[in-house]
Amino acid sequence: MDSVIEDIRVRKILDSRGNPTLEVDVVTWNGFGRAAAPSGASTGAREVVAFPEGGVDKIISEVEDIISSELIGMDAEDLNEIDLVLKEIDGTENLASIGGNTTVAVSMATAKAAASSYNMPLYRFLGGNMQTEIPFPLGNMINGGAHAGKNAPDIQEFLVVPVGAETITEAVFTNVNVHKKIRELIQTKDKSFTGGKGDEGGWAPNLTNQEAIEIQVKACETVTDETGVLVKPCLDMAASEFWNAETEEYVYAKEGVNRTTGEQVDYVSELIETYGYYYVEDPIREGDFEGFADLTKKAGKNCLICGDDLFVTNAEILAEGIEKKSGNSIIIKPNQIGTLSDTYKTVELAKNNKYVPVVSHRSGETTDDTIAHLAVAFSCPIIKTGAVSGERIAKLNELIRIEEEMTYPEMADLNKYR
Ligand SMILES: O=C(O)[C@@H](CO)OP(=O)(O)O
Ligand SMILES: [Mg+2]
Repeated sequence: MDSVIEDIRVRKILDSRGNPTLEVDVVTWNGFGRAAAPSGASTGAREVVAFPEGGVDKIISEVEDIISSELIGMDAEDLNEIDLVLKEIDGTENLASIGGNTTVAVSMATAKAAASSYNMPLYRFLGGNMQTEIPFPLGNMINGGAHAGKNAPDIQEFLVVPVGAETITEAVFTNVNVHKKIRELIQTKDKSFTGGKGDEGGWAPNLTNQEAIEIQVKACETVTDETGVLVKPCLDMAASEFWNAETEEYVYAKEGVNRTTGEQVDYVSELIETYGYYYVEDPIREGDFEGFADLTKKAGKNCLICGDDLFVTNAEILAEGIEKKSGNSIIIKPNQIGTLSDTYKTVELAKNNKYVPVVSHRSGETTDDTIAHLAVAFSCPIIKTGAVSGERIAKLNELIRIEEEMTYPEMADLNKYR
């Protein structure tokens, strides 16, 4: 009885880019859950459709009634069933009719309402009482590509992960130390730098890719020396964004260099070897499972080669990657697949095949903190959710609270997948 759904409310709210998105409230007999959907700028072609044509405004007037009429009276605890009903309501393969962002917000809000009905935090409701592992924060330091202005680097994200941190508090503060150090280094290099930032709170400088890499690596080394916490550099290349399908080359406009797929594999392998990159996401365009497999074979022993646009949190597509040995890590974004239960399926498949699951924000975010709970509940060892900015720290600060709540918290075991 406690978790029977009594009411559902849907509203249009702002996201961090100032675009409209959708927030959902689910009210049960004894609880309440609220969740909002994020949105991407560099989306994978095989993601579910975020909203039907016309965006949030197209559906906002009718979606509340449509969903309420089916879900009111159901038990919020029956998460799999709720998700099936949502998919039935939509009726399309890619959730194009009510939108994957609608289904994901309802799915997450329902899970939160179920947890709240039993006075439990979401991470414990989904993950159980024995969960003790806190994920390492993968924080964004420099923004380029689709997340920054046109003079920024082609590579979308220069990130860091504080692998030596012993608590989440130490981890998030180590990341902001690097963020501050990088600002200093950019300013030394470019006296006219205004301190401008990109969509995810990383600096958006007028630097070449190579200059940004050198600054990123230097900042990691300096902060490691100063704090004693080992920090490693990471990248999200979002390579589909600068792949030219006609010439079949990766176009690095900032440097005026083009690379074939073979050259791209060699280039990324060299970066990993030279600079000790811990993690490289989407180094190869989506759809190129072979290119991913070549790079994984060459450089995957000491580096996580992660598929985001490649896998789009889809278990079927991940299965193809597993078979072809493409990558050894996967980005997990619930709104790429549209429901919590499908997100869970993909995480399980990844873990069973030693692909490191990295729970992730989107570039357009709200202050919703659900992904912090999901990373803990699903024991994902890494969470990618920026380093600064309100919509990013909403997740990081929630992890600090979760850690405080646990009796014996420990940072995740990053070697478990090796
Ligand atoms: O490419 C990515 O990994 C994400 C988040 O960093 O960006 P977007 O949400 O724009 O897809
Ligand atoms: Mg990505």
